[in-house]
Amino acid sequence: MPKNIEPVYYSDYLQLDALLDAQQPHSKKYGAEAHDEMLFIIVHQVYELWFKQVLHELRAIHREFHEPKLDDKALYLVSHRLQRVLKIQDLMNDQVAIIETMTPQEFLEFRDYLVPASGFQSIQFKELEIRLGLTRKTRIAFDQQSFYNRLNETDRAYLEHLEEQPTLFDRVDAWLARMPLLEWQDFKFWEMYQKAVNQALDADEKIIRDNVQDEAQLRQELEGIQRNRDTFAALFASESYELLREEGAVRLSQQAMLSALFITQYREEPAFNLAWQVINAFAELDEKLTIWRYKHAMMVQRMLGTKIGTGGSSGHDYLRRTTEQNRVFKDFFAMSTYLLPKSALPELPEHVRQALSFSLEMGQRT
Ligand code: HEM
Ligand SMILES: N[C@@H](CC(=O)c1ccccc1NC=O)C(=O)O
Repeated sequence: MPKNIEPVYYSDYLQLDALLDAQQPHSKKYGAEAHDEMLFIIVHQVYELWFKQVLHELRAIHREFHEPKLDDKALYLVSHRLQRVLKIQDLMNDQVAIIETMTPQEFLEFRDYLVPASGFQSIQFKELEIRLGLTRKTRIAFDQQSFYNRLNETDRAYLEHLEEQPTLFDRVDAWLARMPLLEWQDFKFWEMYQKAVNQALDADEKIIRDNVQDEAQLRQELEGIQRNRDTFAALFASESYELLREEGAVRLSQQAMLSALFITQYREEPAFNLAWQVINAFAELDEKLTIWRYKHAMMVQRMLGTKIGTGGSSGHDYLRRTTEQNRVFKDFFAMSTYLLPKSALPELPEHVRQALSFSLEMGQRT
């Protein structure tokens, strides 16, 4: 790193003149300044700064996933950066409580001056959604067009261009799908797993048959087992899996789902540790974003009741629905459907176990 030759002054370095001159309450232009508008502006600005940092991390992660191969060093960096994003999300979620110190009545003192602006026009938030993998198809109906109609030309063009690029979801799917150890010499993970699933379900069925006396209850419980068998069967049969995908029940490709499952079931194998952490971090990211949506929606209900939003949506009702629909990594949650307890899992064949293990102390594969 070259040495700096000029002395640096705190406020110049941080450009505080620009930053601290950027809070201009609109209520002041129309008469008496509404006291709480300052808080409203600052809270939004802080969010936008954190969005900027999160995007900075996600763009870097995106670039790593773009590489044809992701080695352990790159995977470590991805995991490390995702951990930072998760911490920022915690802060963003806690910060909702600060805007909630403003009462609905205090908000109404300046709300009319905001029309027709709204969070729909937060380009950074929309970039975050799009970059992660929210598509027009997966958004809730109102949002497919709506927020685009409220943007200026430049912003709309920017987001539309972004929508055409591969998303983080696409890249994660491709990374998982190309996982080499899913099939290793004569070993095929899905054959082994399918056998274990059938054994587990047979054992469940036996317990039911041996213990349930009542005819109606027996029939009901056996139907439950059959439903589980069907769910699992879809995982192993390409055609049924594709049907699930078309219905929108799953989004990950079959190969990616199987890899994610393999990694999750055997995450203590050294070669899988980092990959599992990355999968888990994406699930957490999705969960924390959903929590933010929910907290924001609750706060909006408190502020507005059933009033429509300045951006033209139904307000609270629209925002509540985004918590269910606008999810990106939901498959990592749905994957739990297919999990078996450790005790029901077979030992991996020796040559596969060896391929997955390495020892720091020995400096070589064990
Ligand atoms: C008094 C406080 C707030 C109220 C009453 C409020 C209300 C709303 C409403 C009603 C919408 C739906 C769009 C519309 O029809 O207007 C919305 C969207 C949004 N708001 Fe807020 N909001 C508040 C604070 C915040 C804060 C502090 C942020 C932080 C950046 C934020 C970010 C967003 C975003 C990103 C959206 C778009 C969400 C999506 O499309 O899924 N809002 N807000
Ligand atoms: N949509 C809100 C207004 C609002 O919250 C807002 C207005 C301008 C800039 C940012 C906003 N914050 C988030 O939606 C409302 O309907 O009251």
